[in-house]
Amino acid sequence: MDERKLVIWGCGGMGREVLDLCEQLGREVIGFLDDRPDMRGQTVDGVPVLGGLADIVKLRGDVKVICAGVGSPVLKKRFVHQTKEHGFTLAETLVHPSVRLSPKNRLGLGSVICEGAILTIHVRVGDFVIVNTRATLAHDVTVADYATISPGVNISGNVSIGEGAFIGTGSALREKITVGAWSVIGGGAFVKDDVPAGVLCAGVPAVVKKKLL
Ligand SMILES: CC(=O)SCCNC(=O)CCNC(=O)[C@H](O)C(C)(C)COP(=O)(O)OP(=O)(O)OC[C@H]1O[C@@H](n2cnc3c(N)ncnc32)[C@H](O)[C@@H]1OP(=O)(O)O
Repeated sequence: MDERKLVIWGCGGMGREVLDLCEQLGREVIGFLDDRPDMRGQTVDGVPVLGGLADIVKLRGDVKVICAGVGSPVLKKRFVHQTKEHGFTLAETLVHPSVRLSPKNRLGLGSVICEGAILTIHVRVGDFVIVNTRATLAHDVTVADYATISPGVNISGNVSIGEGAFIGTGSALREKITVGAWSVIGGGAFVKDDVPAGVLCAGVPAVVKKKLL
């Protein structure tokens, strides 16, 4: 296995949790990436903020880049684009040791599966997805690229989550529904019907609150 050192895009709460995950996996993280000039040179949880990719071009062959260090699907996509543009290597998917992975499941590239997540069978997770702590993905769930599944979300069987969708903390999704691309599900929602692309949907039962795109 390629055990190259890692850098993490984003040094906020999610980035720091991903750092902790890397440490639990025995992987060395040599820095955070953050474009904000005021962050460069700071230390976060004992790890330096290196600046943007342009500041670490000398390390291009030596490190792999984690783009799922932020919860925002839009930011994740931007970081992936920048990482490829600068010729850096993307990190593989990181799975917390507590997570049992059935060989019947498929995981893409560059995703993060956090502590206590449950993925049952025939679950397909795309690239640069976050499955946060204690989220449950039941049989035949599909999660497309860049989606973020927040802590404690329960996704029932045969649900399809579109690209870049953000599923808010503690929400529950009924079986066989589809959440459209780049939609947001508010925290605590119960989603019983299909959600179109590019909307905010919230409440119990969840209803469309506004268009986002
Ligand atoms: C480890 C970690 O910390 S991971 C972080 C996980 N974080 C989350 O899951 C955050 C979830 N966030 C939310 O639920 C937020 O409320 C958001 C993102 C949906 C708010 O989005 P915004 O675009 O700011 O929505 P806004 O505040 O304009 O609300 C629009 C409408 O939706 C309603 N609404 C917003 N969120 C919710 C919600 N969770 N439940 C019910 N209604 C909601 C508002 O009351 C408002 O209703 P109205 O038009 O009838 O007055």
